[in-house]
Amino acid sequence: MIELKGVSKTYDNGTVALKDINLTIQKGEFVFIVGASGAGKSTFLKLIIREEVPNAGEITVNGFKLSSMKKKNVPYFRRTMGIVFQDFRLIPKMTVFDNVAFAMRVTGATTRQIRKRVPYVLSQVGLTDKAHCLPKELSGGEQQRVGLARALVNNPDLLVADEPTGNIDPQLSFEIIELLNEINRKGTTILMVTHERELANWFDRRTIEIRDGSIVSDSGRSVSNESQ
Ligand SMILES: Nc1ncnc2c1ncn2[C@@H]1O[C@H](COP(=O)(O)OP(=O)(O)OP(=O)(O)O)[C@@H](O)[C@H]1O
Repeated sequence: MIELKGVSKTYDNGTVALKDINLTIQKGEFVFIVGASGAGKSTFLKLIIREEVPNAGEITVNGFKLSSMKKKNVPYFRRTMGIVFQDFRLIPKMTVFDNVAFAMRVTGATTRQIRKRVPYVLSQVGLTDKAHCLPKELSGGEQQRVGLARALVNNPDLLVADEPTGNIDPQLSFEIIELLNEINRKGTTILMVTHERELANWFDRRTIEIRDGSIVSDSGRSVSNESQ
């Protein structure tokens, strides 16, 4: 489902964010990406959703070869996945309900389908009471859960989440991961960045640690870059 071969990313200002990453993630896996601030975690996710392009190497996601993908095809590619952004990216003038409904509308869903599905997904993330609020009327954690609901509403094969528990208290973080676990059990592949290593340890899932732009361990096993 996701394959990276010899992937490196250096930003225009010369910052080396990722170095020679080699990795395969199979359909149905639940993978935590951990590492310190600035290690390269968000860059890794941005390459996978093709928000950034690598300077070297090849990335394949959901059967799409990203290096040869034309810009105009990027929105179609993105519809194969649900994305939770670190900075939420909600539409300020739309209510919670409409922010989530919008993600369904762009795929051609009918009003009837939207009226059925959106309340269900909002209840899954505990936001039933906030459906008619605007994003600015919500706390950071609530906005984050709207982002999660929007990412889940189309039942994606792959969910990519950058710190979906970053602004949420520990109890709710736990519940969010329980929810992701349930979604994963139904077959969705999940790739989640977190700086909370304890969460990853507690849920005992594949955990990839990035340090200074390199993968240093994969589920506790250290990875030597020379042997990759
Ligand atoms: N657009 C950019 N231009 C230049 N440098 C960048 C850009 N985005 C990130 N970087 C740099 O690349 C490195 C990796 O950043 P990245 O955001 O991937 O780290 P991270 O592990 O996600 O950190 P955090 O946990 O703080 O979000 C950092 O040194 C960062 O300053």
